[in-house]
Amino acid sequence: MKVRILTLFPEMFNGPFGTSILKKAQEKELIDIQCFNIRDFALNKHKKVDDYPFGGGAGMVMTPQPIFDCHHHVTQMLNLNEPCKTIYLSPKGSTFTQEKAMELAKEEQLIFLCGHYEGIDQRIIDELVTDEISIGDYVLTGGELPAMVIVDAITRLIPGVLSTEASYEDESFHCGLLEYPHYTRPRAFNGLEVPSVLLSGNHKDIDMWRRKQSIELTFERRPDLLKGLQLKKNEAQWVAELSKKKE
Ligand SMILES: c1cc(-c2cnc[nH]2)ccn1
Repeated sequence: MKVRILTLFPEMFNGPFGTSILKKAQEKELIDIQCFNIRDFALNKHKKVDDYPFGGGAGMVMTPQPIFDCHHHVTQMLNLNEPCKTIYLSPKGSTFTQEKAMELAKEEQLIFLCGHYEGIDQRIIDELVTDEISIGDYVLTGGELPAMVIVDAITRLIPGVLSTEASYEDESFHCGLLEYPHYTRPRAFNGLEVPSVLLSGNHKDIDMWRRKQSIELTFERRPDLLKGLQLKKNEAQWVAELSKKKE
């Protein structure tokens, strides 16, 4: 997968993309991430990339020309037959989910457009943006951190990125439930023991315990996720018992 990030602050990405799993994924050529500094495409003498909003109001708006030309440069280099999916990170966008991550992970290439200040000229959104995505109902200083979050969530889904053991199958939101609790050595820590079922070696019991933990955790914290799920008879019984307890 090719990821192209249009930003005023490419240096912000050095940490997350230069470390651990995302770094290894690039070294294994499972993903090719390149950042482009929108400011490099400003045609005015002072490389100004923002201006006062028409109609007045607080803050500055990113001007269209540098973004448009940066996007054009990137799409030319990608040399595609059809327009590239271009994601604008915005609190106004559709909320990012694991399902959306799985959908985006299938794309051959993605362009991320990171706004700053009060945002970007609407004509860029109307002409170039295919998807507006939010990572939550809060306002940040720009689209860079959301872009990192989304690239992280997508990259780990690319086959070969996670080691075979670290499958994402059991993860929160993958099977539609919140993930069960994890324990590792030592067996006793500060007098706190690991649940005995996990030491039993009985994988049928362990799987059952983990599934029950996931359902109980999801019932307590995200009952909305349970609504859309097909539960087995015994699992539906667990939920009924939890509901009774709650009454
Ligand atoms: C995506 C983008 C943003 C954001 C972009 N610029 C200011 N906030 C917030 C949440 N999710």
